[in-house]
Amino acid sequence: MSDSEEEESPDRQLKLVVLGDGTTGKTSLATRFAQETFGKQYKQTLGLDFFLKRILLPGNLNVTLQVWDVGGQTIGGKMLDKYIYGAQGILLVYDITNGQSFENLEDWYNVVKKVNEGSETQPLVALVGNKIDLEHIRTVKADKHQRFCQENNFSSHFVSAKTGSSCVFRELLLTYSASN
Ligand SMILES: Nc1nc2c(ncn2[C@@H]2O[C@H](COP(=O)(O)OP(=O)(O)OP(=O)(O)O)[C@@H](O)[C@H]2O)c(=O)[nH]1
Repeated sequence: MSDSEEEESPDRQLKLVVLGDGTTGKTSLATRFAQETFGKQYKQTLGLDFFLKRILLPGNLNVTLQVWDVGGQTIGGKMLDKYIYGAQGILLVYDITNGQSFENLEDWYNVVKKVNEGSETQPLVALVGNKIDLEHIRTVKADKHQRFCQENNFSSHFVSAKTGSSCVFRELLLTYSASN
């Protein structure tokens, strides 16, 4: 195939939605991935932030990734279902130093299940324990995290948006491309 033909084929669009309580680091993870930066300052996401990144997957597959970074306050709101709809991947994010943010993922996941009820294809779901740089003040035990993954068939990730250790977005995409 010539270069010009390659340019003509449109990129595959993939939608990843990032869910979880406020201050767990969803925006930080998204900006770390999309822009390779990290900001210490907390700025609450009101409703939704949106990131686009073009990436190349194995097999020379160009993908335009849409990251929907959903504000922690949207739980219980009427827009949440619409944000989740049509996603190929979901990141359920909690802060390993904040037990409540882990417990509340049950509620977030219930919305995901409701939105995808009766749908033929289900999104890949990743459980993301963020702020692993704060391991010394961790309150959510790793075995609780692993149990939640096993019970629901989630992939398991411990990450830090601050240090950039582990990129859950890329890992999720590689899993997706291997199975599609
Ligand atoms: N130490 C540490 N701090 C982090 C990490 N990720 C995010 N933070 C900090 O946690 C705070 C909240 O981060 P955000 O990314 O804004 O959180 P959010 O989940 O998007 O919050 P909402 O917009 O309210 O939903 C900020 O002060 C970040 O700098 C991390 O991996 N390690």
